[in-house]
Amino acid sequence: MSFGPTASTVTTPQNAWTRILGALEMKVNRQSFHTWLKPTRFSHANGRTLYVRIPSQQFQHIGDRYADLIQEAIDNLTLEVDDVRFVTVEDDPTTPKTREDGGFAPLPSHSPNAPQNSSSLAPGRGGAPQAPSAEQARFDWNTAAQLNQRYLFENFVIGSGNQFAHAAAQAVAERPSKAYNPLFLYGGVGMGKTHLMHAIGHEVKRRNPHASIMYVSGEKFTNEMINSVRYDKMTGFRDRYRTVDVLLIDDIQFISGKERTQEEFFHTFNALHESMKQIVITSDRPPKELAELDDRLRSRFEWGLIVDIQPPDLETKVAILQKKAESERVTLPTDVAMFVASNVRTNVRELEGALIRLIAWSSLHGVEITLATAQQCLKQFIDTQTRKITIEAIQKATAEQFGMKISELKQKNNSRQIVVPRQIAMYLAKQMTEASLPEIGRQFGGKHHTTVMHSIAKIDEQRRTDKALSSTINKLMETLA
Ligand SMILES: Nc1ncnc2c1ncn2[C@@H]1O[C@H](COP(=O)(O)OP(=O)(O)OP(=O)(O)O)[C@@H](O)[C@H]1O
Repeated sequence: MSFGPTASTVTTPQNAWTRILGALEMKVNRQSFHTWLKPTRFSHANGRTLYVRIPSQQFQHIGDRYADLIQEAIDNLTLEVDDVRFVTVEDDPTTPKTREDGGFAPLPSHSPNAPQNSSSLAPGRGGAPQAPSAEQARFDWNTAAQLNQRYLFENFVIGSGNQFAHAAAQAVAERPSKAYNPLFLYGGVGMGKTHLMHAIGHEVKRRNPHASIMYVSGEKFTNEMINSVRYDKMTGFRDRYRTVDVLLIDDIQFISGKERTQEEFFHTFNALHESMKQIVITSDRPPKELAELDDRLRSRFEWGLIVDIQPPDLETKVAILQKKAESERVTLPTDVAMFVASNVRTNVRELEGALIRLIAWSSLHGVEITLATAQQCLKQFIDTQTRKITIEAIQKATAEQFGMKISELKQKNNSRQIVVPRQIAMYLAKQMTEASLPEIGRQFGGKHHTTVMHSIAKIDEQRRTDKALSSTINKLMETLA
């Protein structure tokens, strides 16, 4: 089908998107283009609707954000395109999803459990989403290994809370079914369980390209089983699950309380274990706390190794942010990373959310990522989830750290033992509270705002080169966060 007006400018759907991207590149600032638009790929066309693959749900907003520019490009290039829709790898019917189809999804996806939807340049014009075709239904039916390309061991930051889980995952990936079988990873929301699980799949595949890996959530396993029972397809279901080399089953807690699913999983587990195939399981709780789990399954989960993942400490959070920023090809200054890490205290997914927001914000406004932009952009985000850090709390923590009285921080004493802690406390007050410079000055015994500014600049400069100072500041931030 031609997407262009005349034979001399025949445009295939694929190069229609390439041409639109080319036009956008001229209009959008470089960082935004590289962050948001370049990673997109043409997927398929349906009539005059282009479907464009995006790496993750976080890219959905580009449909809105660049709607006018995309429309302008379509008009200028006189393309016969009515609508552009953005789909993630999970929603894209062209994604190879079965082992037979080639296994892995070609583009990264943020969350394998992300809600399924697509965003459209012209939501009204494209019509309601179409019912899945027989072909698509077949794909859904055959869902097998779908590994997020970003969830690799090398992208996983090791910290005290996850190092054991990481080591166990690596051992399993290096010696499937010989190290720990099953490997049972558990921990809170967004702690990296799925990431480690996918990393095992990638690593096994890297070492043995013929290995068949299947990743499935407890929910999907349940749904597939229900459908198999309903349509009398249990033989196919069993064949599919019992012939893999590595079964990665995420969020197993979903099957607790579901008798028939547990029964089926019990037999799947036995069949795989007996044939020396590796099973990796994740859960939000350890087996003994899965109240409605069949005892037979619980005891099998305990055959191998059960490891928990604890929330990351401040340093790990900073390292995660820097790694994520690096993969987005964005420079994240250390003070900004510290600010985000010490203020976003929930889970790593939230941390990533804050970073993506920051990157989007800076590219949208065409400004650099600095502490000031981070404070402005993440204000609402942070306010809703953190308790307020006060200057008094900062003074108390700093005084304790340096073994001095709080009142000394406010005195007119310019000895080095007092000046340095005071400057650090002022610096923290600027970073961790919303107090203005005059307000900070007032709370430190009536210092002029230019003195405060000078102190902050000095610490900011020194902590880049002085490791001991930097570690003291990190420690204080951690105490306060
Ligand atoms: N140590 C880490 N290093 C790098 N990225 C991490 C780390 N821990 C978590 N993440 C990232 O945080 C996000 C959430 O992680 P993941 O989906 O693996 O969490 P989860 O424990 O499976 O959560 P849930 O129980 O909600 O499914 C992912 O993007 C993952 O890459």
